[in-house]
Amino acid sequence: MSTHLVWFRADLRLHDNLALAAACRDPRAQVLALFIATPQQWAAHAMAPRQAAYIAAQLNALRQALAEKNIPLVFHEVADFAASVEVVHDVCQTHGVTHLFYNYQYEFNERQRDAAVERRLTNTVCQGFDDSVILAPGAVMTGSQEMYKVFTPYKNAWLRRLQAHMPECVRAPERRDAPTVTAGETLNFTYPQQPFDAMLFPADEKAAIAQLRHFCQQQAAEYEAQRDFPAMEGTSRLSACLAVGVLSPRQCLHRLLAEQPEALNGGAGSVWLNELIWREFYRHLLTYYPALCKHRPFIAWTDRVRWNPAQKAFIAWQKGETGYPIVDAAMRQLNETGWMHNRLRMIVASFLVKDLLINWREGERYFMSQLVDGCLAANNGGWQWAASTGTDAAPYFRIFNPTTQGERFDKNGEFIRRWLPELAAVPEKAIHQPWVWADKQGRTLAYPRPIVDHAQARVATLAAYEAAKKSEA
Ligand SMILES: Cc1cc2nc3c(=O)[nH]c(=O)nc-3n(C[C@H](O)[C@H](O)[C@H](O)COP(=O)(O)OP(=O)(O)OC[C@H]3O[C@@H](n4cnc5c(N)ncnc54)[C@H](O)[C@@H]3O)c2cc1C
Repeated sequence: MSTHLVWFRADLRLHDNLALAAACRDPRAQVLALFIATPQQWAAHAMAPRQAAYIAAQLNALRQALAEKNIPLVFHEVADFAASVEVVHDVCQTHGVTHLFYNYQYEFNERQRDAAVERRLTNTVCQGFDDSVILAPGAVMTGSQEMYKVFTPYKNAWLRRLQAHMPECVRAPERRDAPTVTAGETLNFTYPQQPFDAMLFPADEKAAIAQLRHFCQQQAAEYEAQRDFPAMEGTSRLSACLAVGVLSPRQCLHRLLAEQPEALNGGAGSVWLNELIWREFYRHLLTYYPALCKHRPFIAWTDRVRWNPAQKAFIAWQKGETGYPIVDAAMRQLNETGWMHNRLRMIVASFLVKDLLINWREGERYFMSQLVDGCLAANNGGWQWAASTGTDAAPYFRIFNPTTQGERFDKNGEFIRRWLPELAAVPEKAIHQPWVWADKQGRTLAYPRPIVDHAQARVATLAAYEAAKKSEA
């Protein structure tokens, strides 16, 4: 009899899980599941304690759901990836595993680990799947078989490819004809954990599917009009589910097309589809350019920018005490919930890099340490976009003005007031420059003055980037 082992990593779900479905295809096979926590590895990547708590919750829900299918989940905790290779080997030996099934992860260390596992398992057939993307890396290439470096042509090619090869979702496995499995005690790992808000991030697969359905039915058509305004609930808030694999992007695609059939033709819902394609773009890039995983910039000369080592300013940014209300409200949202609206991610990233001239890698790491949806590809892509070091990034001379960004995207200061109670007394029209108002009134505020003058910072940043660019010649 064959014994199939499904190694779960960032794919904590039953539905549309390619590795799980393949492992369960033969009804006679015995099926086991495995999850390995690697706290030391997670710490090296500054994984947020909120994300660790999210993974723990999803893992327990998955274990219960697997038990209902009579699939036992084996859990181990080891320090790092090197040790996890040995665990997989030992589990295969102990249980006489004939076939190992897993879904690919595209980050450099993860790929090295998987290659090591495949080398180590000489008596086990190993099969990997492109599960965390709609189209596999390598499926969307230029005519000369290169990875696209610019998003729009990539997107057009991606859509053409999708229409020619629409991937279907696979079903959750049937209950297996095997001894009854009980889920057992709650699993946990030693990594620090911080509670996440289950109202904001679906606590299990069922809740995630319900949230996806609700968004696609009720909100996707309005997404284009609402997505840039952080005071509105205009986006799906599914990023944490997608990051740890409680939902697959194929489920998102098919639910969107079921509710908004014109999304593929540029109609209602197409802007949301665009975001799913950005997600794929960054994942494909990471696979094609593994140096991105080592935080190398895409544009080499930007590595010569002389960054400001200012620790005080960096801490003020982290705490949301820069004196720029939109930046501070955003950072407090991040610190308190583990999530930040996309428009605000762009604003605070631009502020850190282009107003404070602090190395984008510091911001990238800080985001990872806080985000419940932290994901290397999207986070690195977002930071390199904002810092103008990435492929198809904002040009280096494009510098957001944090005051006018606030005025445009949080006109009445509704979002700012939600996160900065110390500005409660400031009238609506003054909310984006509270100190200008306070000085005129002869008042003091329990809120910092701007830590940097935007106009001066802009000039200094342009000079720093231009000096780096010139030194290339
Ligand atoms: C500096 C910076 C850092 C970021 N870090 C992360 C990160 O660590 N993890 C993460 O998932 N996203 C990251 N993003 C992308 C984006 O901000 C979030 O995906 C989005 O805000 C999540 O909210 P949502 O689920 O409501 O998104 P929606 O607007 O509903 O979008 C749907 C899904 O598409 C994907 N998506 C949306 N926008 C992007 C994008 N620009 N790039 C890649 N994928 C996208 C996400 O999976 C998201 O859940 C970052 C963006 C910036 C500018």
